[in-house]
Amino acid sequence: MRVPFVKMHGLGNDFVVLDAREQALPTLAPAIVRALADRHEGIGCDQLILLEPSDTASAAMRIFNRDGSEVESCGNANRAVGVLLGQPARVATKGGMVELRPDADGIAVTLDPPRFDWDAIPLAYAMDTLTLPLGWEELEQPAAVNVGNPHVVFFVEDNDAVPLERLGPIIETDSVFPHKINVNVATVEDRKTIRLRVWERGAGLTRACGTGACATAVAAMRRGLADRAVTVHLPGGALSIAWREDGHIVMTGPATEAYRGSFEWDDYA
Ligand SMILES: N[C@@H](CCC[C@H](N)C(=O)O)C(=O)O
Repeated sequence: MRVPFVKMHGLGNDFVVLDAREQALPTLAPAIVRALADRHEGIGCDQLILLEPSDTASAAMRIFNRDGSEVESCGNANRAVGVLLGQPARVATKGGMVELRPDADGIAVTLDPPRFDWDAIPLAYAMDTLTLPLGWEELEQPAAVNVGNPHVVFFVEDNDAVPLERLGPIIETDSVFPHKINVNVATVEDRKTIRLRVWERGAGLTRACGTGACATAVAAMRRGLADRAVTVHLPGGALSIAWREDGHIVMTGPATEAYRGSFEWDDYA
């Protein structure tokens, strides 16, 4: 069976998007996801995105990290799907319902309110999620936020100086995070500007992480370090993040279709 795909980017965080809204696909086993995510011959990605029909939304969106794990949420892929759908839409994810709206700066994505209870992150045992009493070498006392998926956010003097490729996987897989964790290191430049690098659970260092930007902005606001609307600068570009008074987060930024292709399912099954 020949399967078409669309290659998309959200600030350099890249996706292979499969569309099963009209025609179902066989099960995406972890080994197939890993093979499709492996970068070779015009295919490969940080996350594989599967669109399916939904009774309650324009589409259901399933998200698979490049290691094969299925996860709840992906901010940059939300915007990529917004570009593909091309009109205001509601998309159902395992992390909640997201609203997508094209606007002058790309796609505006409205996410459900973030969660801060320790068992909603989830953490292995009760602690204050605004300041976890934990540390890994120079990275200490992160905030924890669930924005559909789980994040810790470390605020540091200079996030470029943090050896994230070494500490990221150690923190991601620490047993205090029973579902593993996305690891954000952020530097607050001023009340409206944050610099961010992210070690993504199941994907490693990426050029940008939309949910990481949302989690970081909300953590900075909760700590009184930032206003309710900020620009988050990632290696791949900038996102605008607003935390509305009604609790919803709005992330706005670009996404791009790179190219379309197809692959033979049996070559990966
Ligand atoms: N790149 C994403 C996040 C993808 C999922 C994440 N790695 C997880 O495991 O939760 C984004 O833009 O938010």
